[in-house]
Amino acid sequence: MGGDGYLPLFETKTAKGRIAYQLYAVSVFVGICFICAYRVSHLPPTTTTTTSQDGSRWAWIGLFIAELWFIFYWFITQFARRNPIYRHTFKDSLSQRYEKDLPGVDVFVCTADPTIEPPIMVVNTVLSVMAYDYPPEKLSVYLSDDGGSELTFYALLEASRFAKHWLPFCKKFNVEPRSPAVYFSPDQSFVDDDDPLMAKQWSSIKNLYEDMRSRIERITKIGQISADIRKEHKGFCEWDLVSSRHDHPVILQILIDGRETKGVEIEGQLPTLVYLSREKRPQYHHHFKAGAMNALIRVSSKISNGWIILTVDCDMYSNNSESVRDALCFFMDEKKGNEIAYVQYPQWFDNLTRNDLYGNSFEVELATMDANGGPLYIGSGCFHRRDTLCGLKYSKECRVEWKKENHIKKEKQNAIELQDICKIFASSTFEENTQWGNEISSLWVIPFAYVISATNAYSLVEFLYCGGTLQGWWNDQRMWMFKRTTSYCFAFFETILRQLGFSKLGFVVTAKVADEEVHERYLREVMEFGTPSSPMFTIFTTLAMLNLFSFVWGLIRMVIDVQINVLEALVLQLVLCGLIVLINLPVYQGLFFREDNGKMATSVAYKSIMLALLACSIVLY
Ligand SMILES: O=c1ccn([C@@H]2O[C@H](COP(=O)(O)OP(=O)(O)O[C@H]3O[C@H](CO)[C@@H](O)[C@H](O)[C@H]3O)[C@@H](O)[C@H]2O)c(=O)[nH]1
Ligand SMILES: [Mn+2]
Repeated sequence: MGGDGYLPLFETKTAKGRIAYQLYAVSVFVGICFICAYRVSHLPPTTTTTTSQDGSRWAWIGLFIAELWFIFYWFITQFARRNPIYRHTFKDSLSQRYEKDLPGVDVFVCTADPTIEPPIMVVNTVLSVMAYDYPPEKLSVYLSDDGGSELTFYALLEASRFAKHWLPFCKKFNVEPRSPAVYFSPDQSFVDDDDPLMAKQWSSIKNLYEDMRSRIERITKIGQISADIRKEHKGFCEWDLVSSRHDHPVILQILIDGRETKGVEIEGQLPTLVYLSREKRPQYHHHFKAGAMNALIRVSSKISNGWIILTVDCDMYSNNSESVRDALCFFMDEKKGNEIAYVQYPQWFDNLTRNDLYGNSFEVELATMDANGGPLYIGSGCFHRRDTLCGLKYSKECRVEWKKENHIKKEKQNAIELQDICKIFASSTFEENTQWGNEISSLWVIPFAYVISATNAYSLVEFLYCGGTLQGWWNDQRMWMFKRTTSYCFAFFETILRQLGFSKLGFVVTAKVADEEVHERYLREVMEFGTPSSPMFTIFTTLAMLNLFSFVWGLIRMVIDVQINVLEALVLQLVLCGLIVLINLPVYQGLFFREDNGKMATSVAYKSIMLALLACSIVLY
């Protein structure tokens, strides 16, 4: 406690064992110094007599470079290891001081595709945040559906009904975690057998959940909503105007109006629950999750205008019903609150393998970044102050006046009127001529364009000046490309291997006799591929195929996804890719359109097509 009687809402503790870590770091540093001293003082001398000694000198330098790289990396990582800190909140103090004046909190859950993000998973996430230990009239949950799917809408409708049972159950028995799928999963048993009342309710709620789950899963599997179900909610009519997920008007449905549920049919109140699928039009770029967030910020500002915004990916349920209160301890701390724009929770993964195959844990890094100004914004599980998202600039004097700003929205309009009013905020044109548009993938394009055009123009002029033709220059470029990606590359490694003594110089004599046919093709300027004698053919053919696939894929995306801004972003890549395809025309001819003996061998054709397809599928999946 300070002299002014101020009791903080959170405290900061440095990690234990810091001295031990510092000692360890110093010892490694001393070791590094010795390594450097050894490498410099024992460098093998230059000599003109034997090549093998020269080789060892180069190997020595190579090793030293690798070690320097490690040292550099080690220094950098010290910033993410050296000084972790941990925060502890005082939720009781928060309650005592502010329970009646807690601010509004808006939760945004994002989903984008009912096939790869199953609606049952999405609604479990939604239910876990609806069930927060927080006054329901101050909590609003928004589901943004970029998939524009009525299957997801149907699942949310089911969840809104199930919430009437789930939320009171959670609160009455203080259950954790509040994602029903996890709570009822077979490998966890949360039921308290000593409490017969709970055991009874547990089974009845579990049955309700299982029923809901099987309905949602069945309908997701069928892939469409039957006429009977459509009659259950007028919201389904919105899909009459949907032509595809890339082309539809705003769909906005307030499924639960938190202002109205008081005392109706259930114990206690429910938070507001909103379904939003922002407008999508092929001509306008939607900016993926970021675009969805912007639409949500605007729409929610009219409906609930929560002072705090939590964003959650649809596959990340909340595993602690008190996280809102924890976050508020930071924002509402009277002294330090104004220094905090967002509170990022770490992400925990449920189904990690015993040895964490994919390295999903970054516990220490986040805590150290916190000590160095704050952790990165990871995306999911982050609480933001709305005003900082809307452009508020930090200043020391600027105290948090959340009480003043924290008027819980009491719009006069009813839910239906609000739905109509808010649609404009989720339209595809709302952000037109704003910074999104001006920023575009910028002036930095100039150096790239300059270097590409200047070097090519120079080589063309040089070529013509030496008596060449335009076509000759073009052919020359092709040969340069083949050489750079194959023979020069081989030569580079060959030289290194030879220096290290792993390879001996060889010489392949080129055939000097050419048959009539070959000669005739040569005169017609038709390239000779013939029998494959070197992996060189496979390499440049694979590259040619890879470019062809990418080019075709880019074109298809442009046609299907016709979005002017996407087009802008893709245009440069497409031009470059197209040029490479153009320069490779003789390769495609040799692969697919020639019958003579000089065409590309079938084995090379198969190999390179397979390799290119493999590369594409690795990138895509
Ligand atoms: O057009 C889109 C595309 C994606 N999403 C949603 O965005 C979220 C994140 O997408 P995902 O494909 O799951 O991204 P990941 O790479 O798995 O997630 C990382 O990147 C996300 C975006 O920055 C962060 O939110 C996460 O915390 C971080 O783990 C999901 O809920 C999607 O439904 C949309 O709403 N609209
Ligand atoms: Mn994800």
